[in-house]
Amino acid sequence: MSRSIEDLRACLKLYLVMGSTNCQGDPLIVLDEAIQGGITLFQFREKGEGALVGDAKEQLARQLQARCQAHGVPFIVNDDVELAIRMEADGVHIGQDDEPADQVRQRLGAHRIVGVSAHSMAEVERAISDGADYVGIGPIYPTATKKDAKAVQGTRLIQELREQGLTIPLVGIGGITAENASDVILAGADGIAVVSAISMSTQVKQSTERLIFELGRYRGAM
Ligand SMILES: Cc1ncsc1CCOP(=O)(O)O
Ligand SMILES: C=C1C=NC(C)=NC1=N
Repeated sequence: MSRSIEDLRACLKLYLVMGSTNCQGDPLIVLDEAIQGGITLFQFREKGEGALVGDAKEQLARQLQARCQAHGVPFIVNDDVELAIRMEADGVHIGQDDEPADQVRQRLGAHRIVGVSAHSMAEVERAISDGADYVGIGPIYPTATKKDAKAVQGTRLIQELREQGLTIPLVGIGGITAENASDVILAGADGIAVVSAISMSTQVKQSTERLIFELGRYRGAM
């Protein structure tokens, strides 16, 4: 089904990005608890040292997708467009060195979600002109999760693009926790994307609920 822009904006509120290497325990249990805690969108991001590949990767993806489908949480695949097509995922998230969003959308289908990583105004504008549904901007704060993350940029770019009147749905990502989540929203993000604040928590449901609480504090303020 095709989503309105406002539906998509609501989906971006608390975006869990995770793979097997980001979890202390069983990724399926982490996802179950995060869904109970109120995540609004999930991205399967199986990358980095020790990441699963091939059938094992697809097996885990399908198990995670089943849990998302059981609770009405859209399921996004990071980078692997072929896998997203095979699984009929709700969308993909691609980086700057992947194919442009418009080409990916042609392969995936018009009504799927195509998200793009952006680190500069130029990359945001390119994503908009390529028809991306949302952009992921970061790293906002220092992060140990992505080894090759670009320079930490704070909320400057988010503020800048909103001041320029760009309304594309967007999430901040990188080092986001309950302590700084509201700053990202106040800067103009529609939501936050997190890995370790949820995936590495010893109390996944409670950590997720706390993030939802922090996100709710200022949303009406704008
Ligand atoms: C995938 C990605 N892209 C920019 S930072 C990052 C990792 C964010 O992980 P965490 O939320 O644990 O800082
Ligand atoms: C790098 C990324 C940036 N943003 C999002 C939402 N996901 C990613 N994997």
